[in-house]
Amino acid sequence: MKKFAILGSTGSIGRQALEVVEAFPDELKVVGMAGGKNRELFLKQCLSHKPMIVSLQDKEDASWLKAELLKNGLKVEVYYGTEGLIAVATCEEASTILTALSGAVGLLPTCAAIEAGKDIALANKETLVAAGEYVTLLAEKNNISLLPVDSEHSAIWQCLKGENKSSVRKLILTASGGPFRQMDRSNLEGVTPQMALKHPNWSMGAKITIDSATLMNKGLEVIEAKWLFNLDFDDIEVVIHPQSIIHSMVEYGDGSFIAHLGQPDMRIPIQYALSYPHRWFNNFPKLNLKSIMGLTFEAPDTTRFPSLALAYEAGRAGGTAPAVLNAANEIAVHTFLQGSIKFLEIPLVVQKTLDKHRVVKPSSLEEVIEVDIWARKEVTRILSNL
Ligand SMILES: NC(=O)C1=CN([C@@H]2O[C@H](COP(=O)(O)OP(=O)(O)OC[C@H]3O[C@@H](n4cnc5c(N)ncnc54)[C@H](OP(=O)(O)O)[C@@H]3O)[C@@H](O)[C@H]2O)C=CC1
Ligand SMILES: CC(=O)[C@@H](O)[C@H](O)COP(=O)(O)O
Ligand SMILES: [Mn+2]
Repeated sequence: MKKFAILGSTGSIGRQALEVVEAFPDELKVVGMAGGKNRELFLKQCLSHKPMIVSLQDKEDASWLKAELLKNGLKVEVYYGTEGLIAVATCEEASTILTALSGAVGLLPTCAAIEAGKDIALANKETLVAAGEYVTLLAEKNNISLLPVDSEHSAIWQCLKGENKSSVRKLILTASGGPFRQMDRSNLEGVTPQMALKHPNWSMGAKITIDSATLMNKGLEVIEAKWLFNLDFDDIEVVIHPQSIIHSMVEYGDGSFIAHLGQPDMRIPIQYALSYPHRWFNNFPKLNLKSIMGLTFEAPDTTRFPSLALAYEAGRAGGTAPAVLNAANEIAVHTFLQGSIKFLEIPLVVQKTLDKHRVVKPSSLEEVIEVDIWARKEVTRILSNL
């Protein structure tokens, strides 16, 4: 039985991971769980999965949770805040940590988990964007595996299986194109958070859904792929595939393309990361090939969606640039969701923040965190002057 912990159990990935556990009660056991502010759902999850160690974001919620768990006869170690995330990420009983927090808040607990020798089932792409070089070196040093959960990276991981890296010509990440794929620039001016939250194929948390609409999600995924598969940016391409049936592809030097197909259902890559190297039969809805009307592809338009180009630029600049890109984007997306800026202002303020930054090669994790804090302050200043 695999014993693992989830950081972000109340989110979209976290909830789907618990469904996978419920489908495989003899193979999987959640021993640790961390949630944010949704304490009611977190309590329900604790009562049904009975983890040994848990954490919530705030102290008051943690005290409430402890009392509720005791009322229900459960003795659980309860923590809160960053220390709580780290306590869950390093808990002795877990061999693997599923990182399903949204944003760079995942960086410290992920590094702590790696240092504690845990394998990482990685959904939290922002961690690799902000500190890809540091995290991959740390993983190598501690001899742990980074198991991709993001659907494109899980697909590529599977398409690379048994192949020689020297045979690879290119990784091809597919992107749905988001809800505004066919909208012209003048109409993009007026799109609302409500419109941007309607992803055509996936039901996900708010932040990643907005990133899909701007194509920043694909940009973050290009950087994530660079670190997971150790390839140059020139060898990582993005193609728009509106059906989200092909989750990504690998192009080999001999002209063969190996693609991964499946229903757009995150339980599949979550399960694979947890079952690897095995494949378990499940009863999740399967792809019905006969119902697919067609698989189409087009080039991304970086004039209407400049975030993708910004991410390539920051990735190629290297050093602290991707951490700045990510932090500025997190704040910009949050501000857009509050209704305080326009959709097209998201890439604009990210660009302005990057322009203000002098890229350095970070020598420590602390330096990456300092840059992340700087970028959040800088983009907030830029936003207040819009
Ligand atoms: N959703 C998807 O289908 C996919 C997601 N991903 C990636 O997976 C990650 C998670 O995405 P998703 O599940 O959609 O995000 P959600 O917003 O749905 O969930 C985020 C989770 O993190 C918790 N959280 C947020 N901030 C904190 C904090 N400061 N302290 C403790 N907990 C916190 C939230 O808690 P609470 O809700 O209780 O406040 C919630 O459990 C992201 O990096 C995303 O890019 C990748 C591929 C697909
Ligand atoms: C499910 C998943 O992995 C998401 O990252 C998804 O790919 C988002 O869709 P886009 O292709 O629209 O960014
Ligand atoms: Mn993805």
